[in-house]
Amino acid sequence: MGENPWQPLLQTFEKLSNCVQTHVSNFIGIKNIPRSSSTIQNPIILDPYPPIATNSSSLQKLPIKDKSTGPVTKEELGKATWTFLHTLAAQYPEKPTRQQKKDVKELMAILSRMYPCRQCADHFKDILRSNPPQAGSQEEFSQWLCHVHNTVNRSLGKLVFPCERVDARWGKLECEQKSCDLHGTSMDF
Ligand SMILES: Cc1cc2nc3c(=O)[nH]c(=O)nc-3n(C[C@H](O)[C@H](O)[C@H](O)COP(=O)(O)OP(=O)(O)OC[C@H]3O[C@@H](n4cnc5c(N)ncnc54)[C@H](O)[C@@H]3O)c2cc1C
Repeated sequence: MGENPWQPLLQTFEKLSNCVQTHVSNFIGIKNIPRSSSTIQNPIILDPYPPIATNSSSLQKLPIKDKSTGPVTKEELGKATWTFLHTLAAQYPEKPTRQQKKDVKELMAILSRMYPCRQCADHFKDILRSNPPQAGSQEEFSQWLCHVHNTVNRSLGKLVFPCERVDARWGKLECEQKSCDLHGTSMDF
């Protein structure tokens, strides 16, 4: 019988897959992955999760939890939320629509009810009562936000931020061709 016409193609494919395996195993630090001469064995399964412990002794052997995963602290949550809010304010339109102004007020009201730190949410509700959201323009909203953030800062004994520097601190997102900008309108509908 003649030679299998697919043989050269299969050999090329095997060489290619061996090459990929070598590079991947070097990359993730696994050495000497066994290979077969004719078939691919031991496919690499990347499992980022450690096995679940089934008894107390194996629990003790679990690696120390990576701080970048798992529940966040009140401070981390606060920082992330302020980052979101100040970035939103920096991108807020110069001439927001009526809907956008309404959305800002609703967002703040929802934060004061649903912010996942009860004490902070209640505190923020009090702050909003004496400082209703001002969102008639980009500058008005970012200055108002800076002011309420400073109110929280003061109550926590933190330094007050100079609000004339809020644009320099936060600014707009770096997106090509203004593709991240929120669009307002010159008409107030
Ligand atoms: C709505 C809300 C209510 C909160 N209430 C409470 C509370 O009652 N009790 C509590 O313990 N924590 C509260 N927090 C969390 C708290 O405000 C801080 O986020 C947290 O303590 C971490 O502080 P930080 O020093 O890392 O900086 P953050 O206050 O988180 O600020 C982050 C960064 O923003 C910049 N910044 C600071 N002030 C201003 C400002 N006025 N304007 C613009 N930029 C500024 C600074 O560069 C700073 O590094 C609240 C957070 C939010 C979002």
